[in-house]
Amino acid sequence: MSGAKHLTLENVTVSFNGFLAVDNLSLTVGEGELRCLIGPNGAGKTTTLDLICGKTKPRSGEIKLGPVTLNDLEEHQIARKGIGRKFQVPSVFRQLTVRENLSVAHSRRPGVLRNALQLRRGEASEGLDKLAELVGLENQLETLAGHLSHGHTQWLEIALLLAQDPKLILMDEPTAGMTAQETHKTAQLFNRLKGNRTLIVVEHDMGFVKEIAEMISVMHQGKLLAEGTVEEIERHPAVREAYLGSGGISHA
Ligand SMILES: Nc1ncnc2c1ncn2[C@@H]1O[C@H](COP(=O)(O)OP(=O)(O)OP(=O)(O)O)[C@@H](O)[C@H]1O
Repeated sequence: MSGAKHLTLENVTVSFNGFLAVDNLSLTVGEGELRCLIGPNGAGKTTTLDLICGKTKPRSGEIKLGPVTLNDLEEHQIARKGIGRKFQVPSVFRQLTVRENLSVAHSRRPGVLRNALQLRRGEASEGLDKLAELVGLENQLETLAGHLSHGHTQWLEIALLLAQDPKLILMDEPTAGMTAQETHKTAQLFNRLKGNRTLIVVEHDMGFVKEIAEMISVMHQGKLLAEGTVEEIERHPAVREAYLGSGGISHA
C-alpha cells in the first residue's frame, strides 16, 4: 500500500485559449502506490500527465515530487528527478535486439558512471536479464525489436523505462491495441511493480483497471470528480452520471 506522499498537485489549473483543460485539480499519490486515473474523453487525464512531466506548465497551483516543487523545472530536469513517462508511440530502436535496446537504456540511467565503476560487466548483464524476465521478454533477448509484436514492443518500452530506474512512472493507456491475453499479462506485470515504484496509469479499459487498481481517481471536465476503490467508484452517482452517454464506466 501507499507510503509517504510522493506526488502532490495542489489546486492546479491549465487553460488552452481560455478553455480549462485542468481545473483546480488537487491530487496526492503515495510512495509505492499504483494510482489509476480514469475519466470520459477530454476529462484532462493526458494533460495531467503532461503537467507532471513538465510538458505543459500550469497557469496556477503547485506540483511537487516529495518536497521538491516541479513548476519551474524543464522537462529534462524533471526526468532527472526520477519521473519517467511511457508514451503510446514506441521509441525502441527497431534495428537493435531486445538486449541491445535494454543495454542502451541502462547506460542512460542517472549516475551511470558511478554504477559502471561499481558494477562489473557480468553484473550489469544479469540486471538486463532480470529486467527482460520481469516484462516477459526473457526468450526474446536476441530478437530484433522491429520484429516484436505490438504487445511485446509495449513491454520492451516499459522495460526501457524501468532500466532508467525512475521513482515515478507515468503511463498513458499502456494496453491500447493489445489483445485480451496481452492486456492480462500487462496487468500481472503492473501488479509485480506495485510497491517498488510509484505508478500513475491512465486507462480506459475498466477490465484492466479492475485487475490492477488499489485507488482510482476519476476526472471529469478538468476536475477531480471522485476517488476510491473500484467498488466505490462503480457505485458513485456522480461518476455514473459523468459516463452517461459514453455507454457507462465499463465502456470508458
Ligand atoms: N494543446 C492543447 N490545446 C488546446 N486544447 C487542448 C490541448 N491539449 C488538450 N486540449 C483539450 O483539453 C481537454 C482535455 O484533454 P486531455 O487530452 O487531457 O483529455 P483526456 O482525459 O486525456 O482525454 P482522452 O481520454 O480522450 O485521451 C480536451 O478538450 C482537449 O481537446
